[in-house]
Amino acid sequence: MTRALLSLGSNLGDREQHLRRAVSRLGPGVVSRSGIYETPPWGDADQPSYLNAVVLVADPEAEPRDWLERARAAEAEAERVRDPERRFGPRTLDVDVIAVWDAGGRPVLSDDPELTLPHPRAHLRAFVLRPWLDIEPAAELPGHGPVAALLAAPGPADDVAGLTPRPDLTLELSV
Ligand SMILES: Nc1ncnc2c1ncn2[C@@H]1O[C@H](COP(=O)(O)OP(=O)(O)OP(=O)(O)O)[C@@H](O)[C@H]1O
Ligand SMILES: Nc1nc2c(c(=O)[nH]1)N=C(CO)CN2
Repeated sequence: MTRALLSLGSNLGDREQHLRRAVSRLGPGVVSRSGIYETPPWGDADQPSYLNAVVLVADPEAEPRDWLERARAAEAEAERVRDPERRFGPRTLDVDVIAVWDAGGRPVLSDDPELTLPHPRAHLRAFVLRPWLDIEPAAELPGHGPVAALLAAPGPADDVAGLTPRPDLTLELSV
């Protein structure tokens, strides 16, 4: 049994549809979904703005590695193309595993480059932390403390004002 927080991002094609299809693909394991935000590109400014959201997922059968495989499968379905020249470049769909907890609610920690937990850049990204706070106001990012405090600290705090809620969009309906 594991629970995980996954972040979803898209800045190419029908962005809302990419996010919704990813949620649909994750299926009944999705226990909670955030609202959708329009967010300025992070890490590589020369690209369109993103839609971002997060989902909490749980599965009695899933090992931590299964969440990475499910994330990759969703990206493949969106025909994501990797550009080795642009580490943080544009994409139809990005699904990152932000954190995983075991059956006892303990965070899973990993320094494996294939699956680093928690995600090594999550604490710097308002586009992950802000939607997470929506669905879990008392959330803590393992090793970094309360998400609300992280959002108030320099780094994410510099970006959070650039996030625009998109209440006209939703992850709620599957396709
Ligand atoms: N927590 C994690 N979630 C997703 N991928 C991870 C994680 N930890 C390590 N990786 C590895 O990172 C590699 C690059 O992933 P990806 O191409 O999605 O990165 P990116 O989205 O461009 O950058 P970022 O990870 O900063 O969002 C993948 O091969 C994956 O195995
Ligand atoms: N706003 C925003 N910027 C990004 C995003 C993302 O999901 N949202 N994903 C990236 C991939 O590493 C790089 N930059």
